[in-house]
Amino acid sequence: MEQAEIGLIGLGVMGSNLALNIAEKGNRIAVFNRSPEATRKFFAEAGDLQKNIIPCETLEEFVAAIRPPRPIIIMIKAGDPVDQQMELLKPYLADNDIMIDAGNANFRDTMRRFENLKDSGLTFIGMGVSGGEEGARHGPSIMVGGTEESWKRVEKVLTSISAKFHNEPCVAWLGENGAGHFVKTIHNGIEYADMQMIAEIYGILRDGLKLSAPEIGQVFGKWNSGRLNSYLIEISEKVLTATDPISGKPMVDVIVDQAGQKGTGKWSVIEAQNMGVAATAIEAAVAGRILSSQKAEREAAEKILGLPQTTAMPATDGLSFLEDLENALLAAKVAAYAQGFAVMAAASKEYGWSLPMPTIAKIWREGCIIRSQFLDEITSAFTKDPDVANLIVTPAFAKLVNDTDASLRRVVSTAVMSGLSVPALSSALAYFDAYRRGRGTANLIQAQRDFFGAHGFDRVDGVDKHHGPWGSGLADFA
Ligand SMILES: NC(=O)C1=CN([C@@H]2O[C@H](COP(=O)(O)OP(=O)(O)OC[C@H]3O[C@@H](n4cnc5c(N)ncnc54)[C@H](OP(=O)(O)O)[C@@H]3O)[C@@H](O)[C@H]2O)C=CC1
Ligand SMILES: O=C(CO)[C@H](O)[C@H](O)COP(=O)(O)O
Repeated sequence: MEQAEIGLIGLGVMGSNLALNIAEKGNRIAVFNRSPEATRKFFAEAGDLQKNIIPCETLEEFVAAIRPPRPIIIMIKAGDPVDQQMELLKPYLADNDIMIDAGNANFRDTMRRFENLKDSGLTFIGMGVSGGEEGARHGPSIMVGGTEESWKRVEKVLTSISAKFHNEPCVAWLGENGAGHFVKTIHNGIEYADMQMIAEIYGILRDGLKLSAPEIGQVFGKWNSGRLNSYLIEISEKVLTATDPISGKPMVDVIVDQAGQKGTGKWSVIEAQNMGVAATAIEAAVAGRILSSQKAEREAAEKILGLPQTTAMPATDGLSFLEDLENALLAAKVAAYAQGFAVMAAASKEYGWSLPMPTIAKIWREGCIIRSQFLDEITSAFTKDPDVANLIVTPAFAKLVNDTDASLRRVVSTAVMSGLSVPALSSALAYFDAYRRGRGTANLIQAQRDFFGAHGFDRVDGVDKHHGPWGSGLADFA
């Protein structure tokens, strides 16, 4: 039997769809899953694509079915399972075979796996894949990390299966070792912020303006034809206009308000903080999910404290307030993306990756969960100035911020006065307000630090005196 060009382990949601995508693009693929029933079911349902698929029930059979040097995609639960699977696979592999971890790995695990395989003769690629079930099946965005040589060996097949934006493939080699998984992690951090901001706007429409779910869906549907055009707004409309077949109510109204999370948002925040980058919108989104999960505590607190004592939602001309909400969401998105890209710029220096910002924006324009028209604008901004300190000071985004931040300010203050929690929107506003102010208030913090800990400070006039006259001789002003 003709050998496969590539193998894939893990026929769950992502792996099975990725395998069908690979087979559909004319690549012969061998597949394996820990539980063989999944392999049998997958093959039985593969239809015409069966001709390009070799289903295998043992690792030995699986490896033998692939033409060396073998590229093998591992698309399974992230974390320890990947280490276990790699250990089980290794004895069957030969020099130059490539193990490609395509799950949502923590880039630190990816770096460790690279280190462990160094000098083993085997090659490793850490690859972020975004697009969910549908993207995996018809074209995901793919973020590759590893040696350039190993990328060259998988470039053709990955290009064939990736999403295309105006014929440009949404796949790229982003740098050595953990680069691909780092970029995927930040993609997800931005995804968290985007989703939290949309949910906050939904909250204002639902609890402030008292619109029904289908009415809110229509608002999002309208916005999807404007500058907010994006996959997340598109699916929000679909979700909000769906009806629960059991109760006949809007589907979203019967879903418990507790959001899950698997780690990538948290890792984004941890890495941002480790490198001293303010990623406040992403932090707010992760904290928002944590608070959402504390449902029993929130319900108990509502009984004790009651809902906030507030002024009613200010009477606004409905149309202009809706325009404010649309602009506010756009403005807040700028902060989230600016922060995400700033984290990647810092990581690029820290880990010596030379992450290509215009390319990252480019490959996020199609296929991935945060795909949007907005990312095309970000691509243009970074193409003109790839080394800019912050997206928000590029001419296009400075204009966008100046055109929309008054709306964001009105929306945040209205929400605050109405007792509606908008942590991501308000953090975005606070970020702009802090970032654009040349003289802030940290002079007082420096004075306090010097007072209690003799930590010293710099003076605005450059005079070489680094302690204050705080008295008691604790800090030396001499
Ligand atoms: N779902 C999504 O939208 C996206 C998911 N990802 C990432 O892709 C990866 C796969 O996710 P997804 O397809 O959703 O997950 P699923 O839960 O659908 O599938 C999990 C797969 O992992 C396998 N698996 C679990 N534990 C082990 C183990 N110890 N050894 C070997 N195989 C194991 C399962 O095999 P078995 O059938 O035997 O249980 C199954 O094939 C994850 O890293 C996820 O974070 C990335 C992008 C999007
Ligand atoms: O990577 C993804 C999308 O890009 C996955 O769907 C991931 O599971 C999303 O993260 P979380 O489960 O933490 O919401």
